[in-house]
Amino acid sequence: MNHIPIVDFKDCYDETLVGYRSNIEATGKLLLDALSTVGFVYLKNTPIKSDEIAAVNKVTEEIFHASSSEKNKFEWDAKRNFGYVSLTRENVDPKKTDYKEAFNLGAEALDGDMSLSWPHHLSSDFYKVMIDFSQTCKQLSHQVLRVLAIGMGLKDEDFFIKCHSKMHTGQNYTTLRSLYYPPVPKDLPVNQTRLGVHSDYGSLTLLFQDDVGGLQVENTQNEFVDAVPIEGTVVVNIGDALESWTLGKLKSTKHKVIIPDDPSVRETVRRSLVYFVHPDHDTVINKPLVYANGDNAIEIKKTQKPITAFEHTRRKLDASYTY
Ligand SMILES: O=C(O)CCC(=O)C(=O)O
Ligand SMILES: [Fe+2]
Repeated sequence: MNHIPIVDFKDCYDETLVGYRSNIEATGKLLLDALSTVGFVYLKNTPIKSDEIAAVNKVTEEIFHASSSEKNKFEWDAKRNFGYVSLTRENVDPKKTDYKEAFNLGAEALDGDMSLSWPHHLSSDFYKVMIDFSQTCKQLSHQVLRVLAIGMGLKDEDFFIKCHSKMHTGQNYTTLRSLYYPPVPKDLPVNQTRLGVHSDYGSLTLLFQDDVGGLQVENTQNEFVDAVPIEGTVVVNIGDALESWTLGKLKSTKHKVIIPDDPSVRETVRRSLVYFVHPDHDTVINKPLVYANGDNAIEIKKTQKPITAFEHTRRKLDASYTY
């Protein structure tokens, strides 16, 4: 049985609905239950439509299907976190090499910066489709953060949203990335995998996987269990920043994408889309949160150096890319 709960997000948007308040309180508790145990949840009935995801997959496919020399003209720029990440360039687990390609859109790209080198001639709709989709993801992530804050009983229900108010600007690391896992060659070296074991770095992640499978999530017995694709759902998981911020109450769970044994699946391309939500750069993420019931309202210890979201993520990114 799948150990990742499914939570229904319907009626979590329209404040004029009868019962809206009690509904988001109940949904918040379910989210908290899932994210403080498994660290992952499937959200169903979100406003994200399958045709939006199909549109993103189409424009990104136009890029991934281009020749290597064309793609490398848009080679990933570390400073801007923008561009094409070639096979094995980024390795999230230092013991393994990731057999995947990606296209990252960091802050400046999500801010619509036209001066970046956009691959217009490979995909004329890429710019618009990606930016529109990131806006949809931003809205969903804000609503998840709000409902979660309500479930957690934070004194200020909008606290998380306030700490994510600079998404898609240079003051925040939020990133949209499209992943392309090519067919796996028969002679792939054993130290290569689709995506190595890792936890995400930010506050939370929205993940849209296709129906190929391969994502595995660690359970409480330290076993990796399939997170099977469920049509129409968005996978949401907690990242390291939010785990640290909540003093470990929310779990940043390890996960990976395996290379399947089944030869027909190995020959199939796997696609996923990942929206990594990060707190604003200046957010101190080792400072306890303030709860409505007064729990945990202790100040950061005088000896403990405040860590900002910026410092935390910079360290993680520096460790995972070959510059
Ligand atoms: O491709 C996937 O399903 C997982 C992607 C992921 O975990 C990541 O990019 O951090
Ligand atoms: Fe991840």
